[in-house]
Amino acid sequence: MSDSLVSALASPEERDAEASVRPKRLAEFVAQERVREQLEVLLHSALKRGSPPDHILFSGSPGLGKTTLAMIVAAELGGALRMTSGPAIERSGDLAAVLTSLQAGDVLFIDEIHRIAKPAEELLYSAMEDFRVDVMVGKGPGATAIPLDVEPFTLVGATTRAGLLTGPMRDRFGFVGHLEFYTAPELAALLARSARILGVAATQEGIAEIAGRSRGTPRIANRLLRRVRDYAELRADGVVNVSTARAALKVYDVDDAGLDRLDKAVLVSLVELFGGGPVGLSTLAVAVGEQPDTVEEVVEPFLVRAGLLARTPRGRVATPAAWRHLGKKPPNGTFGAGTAVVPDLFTVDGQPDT
Ligand SMILES: Nc1ncnc2c1ncn2[C@@H]1O[C@H](COP(=O)(O)OP(=O)(O)OP(=O)(O)O)[C@@H](O)[C@H]1O
Ligand SMILES: [Mg+2]
Repeated sequence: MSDSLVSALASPEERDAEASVRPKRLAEFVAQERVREQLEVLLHSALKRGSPPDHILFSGSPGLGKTTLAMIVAAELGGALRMTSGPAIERSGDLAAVLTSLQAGDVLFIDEIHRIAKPAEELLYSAMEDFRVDVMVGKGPGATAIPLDVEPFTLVGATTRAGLLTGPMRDRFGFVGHLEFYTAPELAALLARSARILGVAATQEGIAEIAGRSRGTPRIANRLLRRVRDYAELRADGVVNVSTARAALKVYDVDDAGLDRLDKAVLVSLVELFGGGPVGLSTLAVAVGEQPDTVEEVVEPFLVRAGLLARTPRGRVATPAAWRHLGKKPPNGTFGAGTAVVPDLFTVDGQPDT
């Protein structure tokens, strides 16, 4: 599912490649001015006071820089970084062990913090608020709680689903940084930096070509840069320019709006088979030979964000921009008001869907 070249998720093999271009300090972190400025004040005032800053939460879609910022927080504070993730903390005892082993000024990074188990979450509350945890010793009626001190530390949490965080959890973060998708010029600046670090010769136009197809996401931009570099090295003189970028991305099936083969298939079905919709999700999924979940969770979010597809109560609808993207003239009349050419009579689960 995440093997697409324009997936926002990182593949395991990608970790090393990402590490080499990851900014280490706040000043190197591209764009996100507001979050960067706020963080700068938060971290540097804490440094000046000589006490740890408030706990920090980063939220935003995959690949926008949450892990990068967590590492930057530790680097700016000069503290050691301990990394774990919500799903990795199965028992509260595991978390107690981590918390009580922290040294003053350490930064504890919990990725996917919305997936932390309930008992561990409650333990985390007291650690965050009072720098204290109650560790249970023994079982049954004889069990006793032993309070243990936790050194002053800073928790950095990251989540792609801020809405799934419990209220008490969210309230314990003194700073919440929400990362937005990047504009094409911002991605171009980011790519110019990556190219410099990777020692890749690139023209401004070549970089802009890649930036425009990267779906507002640094991870995708860096990945496309690596693929264009490969192509340029093998088939041309190694320079990333407009022609190598276009040729490479054609080979990799990434179109000029950053759509891959499946994204494109969904739009083409919607427009050519169903007259632009509205059509139900399951019907659309059958038409492209995919699971409805994949279409809904992997394909549609970007199409919706790009203004190419709308989800209406009566089904999926191609926007006028989608017609134009496919080189077709949008039909007259208000979009979404038409009747589906194929009504939602056949659905995967036999249920009419929306
Ligand atoms: N503002 C930025 N400037 C430069 N590079 C960036 C920036 N944001 C992200 N990157 C690069 O993009 C890649 C992905 O970033 P990162 O791993 O921090 O994303 P993430 O938000 O943690 O994603 P996930 O939700 O999948 O964990 C990294 O290689 C990082 O170097
Ligand atoms: Mg991450």
